Amino acid sequence: MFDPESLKKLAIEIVKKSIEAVFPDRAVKETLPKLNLDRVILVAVGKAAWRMAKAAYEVLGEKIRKGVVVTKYGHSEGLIDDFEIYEAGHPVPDENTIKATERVLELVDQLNENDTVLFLLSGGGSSLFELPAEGVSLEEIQKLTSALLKSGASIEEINTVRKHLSQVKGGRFAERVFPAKVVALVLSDVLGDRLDVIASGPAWPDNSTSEDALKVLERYGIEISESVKRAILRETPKHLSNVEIDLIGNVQKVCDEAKKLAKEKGFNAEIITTSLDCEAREAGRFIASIMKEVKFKDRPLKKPAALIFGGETVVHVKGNGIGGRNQELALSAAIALEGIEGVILCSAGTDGTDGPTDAAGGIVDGSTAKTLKAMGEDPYQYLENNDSYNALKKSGALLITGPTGTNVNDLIIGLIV
Ligand SMILES: Nc1ncnc2c1ncn2[C@@H]1O[C@H](COP(=O)(O)OP(=O)(O)O)[C@@H](O)[C@H]1O
Ligand SMILES: O=C(O)[C@@H](CO)OP(=O)(O)O
Ligand SMILES: [Mg+2]
Repeated sequence: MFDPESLKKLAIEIVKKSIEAVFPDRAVKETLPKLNLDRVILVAVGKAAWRMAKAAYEVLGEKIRKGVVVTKYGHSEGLIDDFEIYEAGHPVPDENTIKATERVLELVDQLNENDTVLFLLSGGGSSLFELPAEGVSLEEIQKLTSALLKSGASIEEINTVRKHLSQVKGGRFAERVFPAKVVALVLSDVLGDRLDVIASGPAWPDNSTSEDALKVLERYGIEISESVKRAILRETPKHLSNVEIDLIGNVQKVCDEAKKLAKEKGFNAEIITTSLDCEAREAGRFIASIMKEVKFKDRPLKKPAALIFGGETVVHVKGNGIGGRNQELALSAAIALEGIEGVILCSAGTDGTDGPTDAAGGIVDGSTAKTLKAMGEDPYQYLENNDSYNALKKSGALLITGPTGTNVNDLIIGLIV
């Protein structure tokens, strides 16, 4: 019923449509009218900031006194009224991060108890919204962030450190806004939707401590200077009285949509997990093993079947190749699925960019590893060198969408016919 090309097309269609279903526009437009807002200062931060701000403008119009948007390079789509729009570095902050954050702080410093900041927050915010703690330089933050990102530490662990080195993370932004109020809409790209972890929780009391942050650094063998240590020892706020938060989207929603779409196409579909969080290559191998069980034993689902996974894997980057966690997962699955017909696996970052590459992820089948081998290339070597981007590029298995304007973690779909 499905030739490899049409199966591939279908997988891509399900992934793209599921991502569209978690564009933040709809949720922002549904939620805002219930909040009775008047005369707000809008601050939008994160990879989905532009879309969230645009939707808020369409609902609130002149009720927004001033708007500032801070997003990743290439993630804004034009002017919104007279809003100030900044693009900055991600996943490592840069000078523009600081410039934009200083501008936001300058605005909120003028507010009083009658004012409200409408804070539209999405993942990516940790890198886009930052003013280093006293005694810490941007360079030190950059070095530490790069080391943590390659260490295999989880986002919770990484942000535990970031929160203790910042004037805006870990609830310190809300503290700075006080006595004005913060009304926040949050799009989650963190497993478990932890409000103190998403974008390092600028407007949520911090659940982590200075000691936790030091332990993370020790666990991953990352050395710090005396001034960084002094900053970490200054504790983040544990209580905030001026914040109201609504969660407007998460990985669960994108998985639900994928399941619905797969069922509509006649597949037996099941969400296996929405909290996949192990090493990417292990996840790829394990998912491939379940796909083989379906293929050859018709369990836990009968063919045609769609297995859906949501989450955020980690990568210990040891090689000097380029790639991302979705591409690495896909390459690892491709090796395990070699030669099998009627299977396809697509792994995608819902934000449209996976690691420091222009791909959203990978889409692989039984022919991917074979194609590489026929070219005289060894897929294992690419995996070993964390060079999934080049392996998938050579075998025509990259998924390219461009920035999507949303960000709810990673979606993985396996189709078996
Ligand atoms: N060569 C590589 N292969 C696989 N993963 C990589 C590579 N280089 C960086 N990464 C991973 O990419 C992550 C950042 O990817 P990104 O897609 O920007 O994350 P997020 O979508 O969560 O912001 C880093 O945490 C790092 O683990
Ligand atoms: O900003 C952050 O801290 C994380 C999690 O929210 O997002 P991203 O992984 O996209 O950088
Ligand atoms: Mg992330």
